[in-house]
Amino acid sequence: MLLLASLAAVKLFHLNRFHSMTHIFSHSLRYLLYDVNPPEGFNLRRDVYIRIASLVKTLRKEGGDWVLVLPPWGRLYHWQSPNIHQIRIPWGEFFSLTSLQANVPVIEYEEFIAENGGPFIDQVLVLQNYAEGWTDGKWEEKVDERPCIEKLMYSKDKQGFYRGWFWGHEETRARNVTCMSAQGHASIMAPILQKNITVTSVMLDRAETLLHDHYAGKDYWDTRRSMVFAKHLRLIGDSFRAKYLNSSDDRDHTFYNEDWTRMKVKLGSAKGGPYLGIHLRRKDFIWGHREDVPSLKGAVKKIHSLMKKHKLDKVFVATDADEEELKELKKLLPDMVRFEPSLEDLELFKDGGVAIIDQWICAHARYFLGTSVSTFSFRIHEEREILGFDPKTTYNRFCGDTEKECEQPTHWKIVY
Ligand SMILES: C[C@@H]1O[C@H](OP(=O)(O)OP(=O)(O)OC[C@H]2O[C@@H](n3cnc4c(=O)[nH]c(N)nc43)[C@H](O)[C@@H]2O)[C@@H](O)[C@H](O)[C@@H]1O
Repeated sequence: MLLLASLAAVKLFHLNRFHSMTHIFSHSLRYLLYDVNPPEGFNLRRDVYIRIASLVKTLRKEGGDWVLVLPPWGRLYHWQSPNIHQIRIPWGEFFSLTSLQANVPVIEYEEFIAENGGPFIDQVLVLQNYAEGWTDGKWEEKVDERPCIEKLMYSKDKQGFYRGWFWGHEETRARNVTCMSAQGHASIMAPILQKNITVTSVMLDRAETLLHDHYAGKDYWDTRRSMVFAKHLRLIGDSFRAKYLNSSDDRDHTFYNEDWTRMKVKLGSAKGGPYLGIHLRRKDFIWGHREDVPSLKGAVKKIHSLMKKHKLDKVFVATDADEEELKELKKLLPDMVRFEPSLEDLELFKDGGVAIIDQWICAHARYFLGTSVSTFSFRIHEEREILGFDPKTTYNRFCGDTEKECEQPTHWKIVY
């Protein structure tokens, strides 16, 4: 396992170097960085990446030589495994950089520092809504420089530069920080970035404020398809499927091509492994006592009925349940299969990698059932759509025990 991970790291390093060399001589090169509201989780952040990649595409179409700097992963509220180092994680640990680069030019943050000649970001734009809300109740696209509404998460140092979180890179400083009220699609930022701002590196903070340019359109799917999981994580997931779930690509008709630009599978052609895939989101989803999330008993009842209906005798469960709930779940569902990383695995893959392995295994199940409005489940839907599953086997969710109208997730059909 270690060997695999280090091989991937070496490959990545070379790719990165090659990529930098192609840019080092370009004079007009500009860097777009971004960050997201701290409490947001991994899979919502993956969604924000799609919005920003779309903005970079727009900027490049208009002639700007922009590169997207990948915000290092870390300090996520949900990544609570103790005693492991979980900040400043490069994207290459979770995703295939070559795949991302086949969609839009991206570089890791460390590489930005090297190319940029130091850990300085010229301009941070903190995005916020409009203090006055929608004028006359009408929604219109707009963006303006405005006084900051919330207290700034940046403070000036003695030299007059701004300190901030900057993904745990303590040495990083911003030369300037201002707030902008923005309401609209990601590309509304394009004119500001091309015309109003002339500096080389710009960071959009609170980037989740921007909406998708075209949710679930071709561009969305291109970027989504380019977010190929890192190979070592896929391999771990595959060998787990083979060992515990009797599942292999050949038998399950789950064709996969490393090169996402060549991956086009007919919906309905994937059969999936002989198991039920479950994503059971707990923690903050139950603390709010939401009515669309089931009790453990309710969830297990549904699992049993689905196993019977689909004639499956194995169930794989991905969950963020805490110790106490896990104990109860194990009692109620003693035969469930879970990916339980050893301490060594956890150190290697981190909570983010384990989440990806869970998602990869769920994505290969004959039938999948997720949790209402969880972006973790949504990303599994998309993965299954890419793999070519019949939508009926994918867009399903648990209902709350007393939920009256249990609307099922929308099928966002893949566009090539
Ligand atoms: C209430 C909202 O919930 C949103 O969560 P939601 O969409 O489910 O999905 P995520 O944005 O991924 O956040 C949930 C995080 O919890 C962990 N997690 C949840 N389920 C599993 C699982 O089955 N296996 C593993 N290994 N890890 C899991 C994982 O770290 C994941 O990134 C957040 O993004 C928002 O910021 C906000 O907190």
